Amino acid sequence: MALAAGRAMLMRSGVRLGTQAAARGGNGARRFMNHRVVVEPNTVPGVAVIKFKNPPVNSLTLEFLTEFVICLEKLENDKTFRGVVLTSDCPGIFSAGLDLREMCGKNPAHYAEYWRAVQEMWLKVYLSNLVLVAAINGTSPAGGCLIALSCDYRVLADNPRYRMGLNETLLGLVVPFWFKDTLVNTIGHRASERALQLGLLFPPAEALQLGMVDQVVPEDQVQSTALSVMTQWLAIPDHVRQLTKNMIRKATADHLIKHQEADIQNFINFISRDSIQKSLQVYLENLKQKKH
Ligand SMILES: CC/C=C\C/C=C\CCC/C=C/CC(=O)SCCNC(=O)CCNC(=O)[C@H](O)C(C)(C)COP(=O)(O)OP(=O)(O)OC[C@H]1O[C@@H](n2cnc3c(N)ncnc32)[C@H](O)[C@@H]1OP(=O)(O)O
Repeated sequence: MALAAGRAMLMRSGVRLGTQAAARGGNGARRFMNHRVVVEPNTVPGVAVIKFKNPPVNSLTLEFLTEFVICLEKLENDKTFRGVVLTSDCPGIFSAGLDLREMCGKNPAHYAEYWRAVQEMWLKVYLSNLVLVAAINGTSPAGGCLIALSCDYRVLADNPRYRMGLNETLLGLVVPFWFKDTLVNTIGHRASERALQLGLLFPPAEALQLGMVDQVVPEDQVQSTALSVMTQWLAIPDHVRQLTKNMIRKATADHLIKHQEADIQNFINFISRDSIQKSLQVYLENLKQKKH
């Protein structure tokens, strides 16, 4: 169902599924390539590595979200895969979060389509039957952080330039309740109150101390650590682990599922306000200015 919706979304946004290519890597492994998401089976049996490849900053465009959901769905349906490592192909950036241009200067129909895609991506990641380990090899604000928080385990590169957190208030935005729930479930209520209101972005040592990530390791060991953690998780039989995960996460996901249409309407109303549009434009302009 989500796959069909995703395909329709891709068609609407002009992305041709026929451009997906399959090739053999050096180790003979099959390697699926989309435009923006690369899926590589790994040396660890049953484990794939998804690399975000939406340069320059892996922002979560509609096309990216659609490809990502389709990739995860394919892996879930392929019984040879039990676990996935999520990482980035863009140096120094895991994901810059939601694509600000998708939320700026567009019409309500576009905002509705975009927000549904963000919701569907989160539900797919948060409730995945697969073991998901985030190998966070770069900065990951807002929506990028949400993806990592929705995985089962997080390994972050020990680079003081990398920051992680939900910084929505710094953009003049209110964090959606399900982003907030995901953070609260990870770092607790009090730490979330402070982090969310101040829009804090944490360097690795602080992210580890807060429990926002599970491990901080040297940058060149992020993926190998994620793969060895995966081995530990895969030692548990899938059905008991999946039932346990579902038991823990279901209430949080159901909260959004129950209010999905209202959440879309709230998003449209909020993002369409002149004041919010101005804030986003100023924020984008500031990103440009900092280069000069
Ligand atoms: C009542 C309320 C009800 C409902 C609430 C509803 C909705 C509100 C909530 C919406 C939720 C939003 C969550 C989000 O994810 S918002 C996005 C947050 N992301 C950020 O703040 C990151 C911004 N980017 C950066 O800080 C830096 O770019 C970064 C550190 C990632 C990388 O820095 P670097 O110096 O390497 O690159 P830049 O030169 O800055 O960027 C390169 C180009 O990429 C563009 N860019 C960057 N980030 C984004 C983005 N998120 N979306 C789109 N484009 C982005 C940047 O402008 C540069 O473009 P050019 O100048 O080259 O054209």
